[in-house]
Amino acid sequence: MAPRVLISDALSPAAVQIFKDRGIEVDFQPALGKDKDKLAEIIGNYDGLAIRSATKVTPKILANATRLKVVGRAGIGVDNVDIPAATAKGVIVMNTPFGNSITTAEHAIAMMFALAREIPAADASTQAGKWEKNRFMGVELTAKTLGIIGCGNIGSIVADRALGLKMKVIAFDPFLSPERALDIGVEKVELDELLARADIITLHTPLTDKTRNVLSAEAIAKTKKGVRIINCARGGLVDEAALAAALESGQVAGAAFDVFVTEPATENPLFGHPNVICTPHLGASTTEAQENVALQVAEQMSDYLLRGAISNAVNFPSITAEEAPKLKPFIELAEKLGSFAGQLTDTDIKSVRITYDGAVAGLKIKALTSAAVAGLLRPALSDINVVSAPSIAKERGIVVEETTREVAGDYESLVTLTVVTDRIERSISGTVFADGRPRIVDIKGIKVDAEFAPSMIYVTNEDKPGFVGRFASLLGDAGLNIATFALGRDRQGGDAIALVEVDGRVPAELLAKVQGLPSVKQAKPLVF
Ligand SMILES: NC(=O)C1=CN([C@@H]2O[C@H](COP(=O)(O)OP(=O)(O)OC[C@H]3O[C@@H](n4cnc5c(N)ncnc54)[C@H](O)[C@@H]3O)[C@@H](O)[C@H]2O)C=CC1
Ligand SMILES: O=C(O)C(=O)COP(=O)(O)O
Repeated sequence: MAPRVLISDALSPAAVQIFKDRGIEVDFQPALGKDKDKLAEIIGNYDGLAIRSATKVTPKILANATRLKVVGRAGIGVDNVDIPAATAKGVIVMNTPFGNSITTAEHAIAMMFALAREIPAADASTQAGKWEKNRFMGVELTAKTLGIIGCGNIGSIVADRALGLKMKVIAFDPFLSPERALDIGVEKVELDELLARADIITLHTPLTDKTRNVLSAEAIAKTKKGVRIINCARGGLVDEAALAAALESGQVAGAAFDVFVTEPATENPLFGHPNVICTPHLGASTTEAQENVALQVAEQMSDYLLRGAISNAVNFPSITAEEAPKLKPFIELAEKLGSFAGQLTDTDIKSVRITYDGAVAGLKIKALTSAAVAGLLRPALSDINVVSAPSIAKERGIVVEETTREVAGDYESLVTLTVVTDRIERSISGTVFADGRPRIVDIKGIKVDAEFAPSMIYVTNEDKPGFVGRFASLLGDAGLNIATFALGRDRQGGDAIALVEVDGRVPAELLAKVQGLPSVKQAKPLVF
């Protein structure tokens, strides 16, 4: 069945065409994002959801999203998506981190000119027939200091344009390296210094707990008198009420805002102040940017839904379309090795170590590790999946370690999973043969060769004559057919294991009888 995608925001129709061309069914409902009840009602019918900023992907929406595999944000900010809730549900969240950055930087520069020359007010006055030539006295931007808070993709494009305008550019960004600052021609400063020196401040950070109200009343009080403030990033970075008061007092000479604490902003503390310029979240709204982000998000979502390729996901490592088919059998192997270990482990897991030997070490092992952890924890937490596994393991204090060794041993690729609890340390290894099927090749240091089957019995016993015959008779008496039988031992008369595929569920009474056989130490049913 073709995957189905819902577009619930005003994306460029270019996205619709891409989905159709790729064979994906698409519903284009550009106003739906504003109707959360309707969205909650129908989201269960879709594998993918493509959005901009109007759609809020809340836990309630996700709870109804029974088929959803991916949310694609045609744009940058994903603060309208509850990422932990999506991750817990195994929903990949991807954005288009560059498609609208030039356009948004240009909007910030446009806002800067508009503020410096009061263009909107001058326009309104002139068109009202007033010709107030003496009312509007602007400021020149050349040689002024622009303070950029958040110098990432957009911030550095703004810096580049401002340097072209012969401005001095200073930036506050804890993650901006001195080398990068030098490279883009900005002076890296601390926030207080930026506040004290900047003639114009422009914000370009995401909205996080750290950046919320980065321009608080206290910060605004530290600015140069007559500063102008531009926010084309996110509402909430500036304390709107404090800014309104500072505009009133003259501490701030003007403000240009594209984004607001509450959107759509139909009322706001900034509205109505002289030299306040507002646009309705238009930063990304150019034909070019909208085309870019729509095409990109549709391609990314299609690649994921059709080929398992992941790019620009904020909650999962990237996997290219070329890597996806190579990874697939190893994801299955890792998940099944994890599941094997998880079904044998009754006590709290302290840590899990996964070693990748040979060719597999060159693949995206992060994805494999997530799959192994998902398999391992699934017997205890049925809802866990490859996307949510790392964060769930972390929450539970399980240490996950990965080791890679590119040199191949007996197998071209070998994955070994070791689980450590208070009582035991248990390792199991597997590989993928040329037929693409995962195999178990080693359990606790004992060599075996078995495939994973829907229903299996795992037995550990002392290597003594008679076990196989007695075991087979018990199963025969119970009417349970043996499909395959794999045996292994560490040495003659030592520890032995049997991994047996059976045609049907293993009844508890039968298991108890197997457990009661002489020389049997442990018998466990396994399902894959
Ligand atoms: N108005 C609009 O329509 C648009 C708004 N945006 C918004 O612009 C913002 C920036 O986007 P990009 O430049 O692409 O993101 P980015 O991730 O490339 O850059 C963000 C920068 O902020 C810095 N940062 C993080 N925490 C900080 C802190 N506590 N203090 C100072 N700096 C901090 C990061 O180190 C990074 O360099 C985002 O919030 C995005 O949602 C993006 C596109 C359109
Ligand atoms: O890309 C972003 O972060 C934006 O804020 C753009 O928002 P929009 O897609 O125009 O609703």
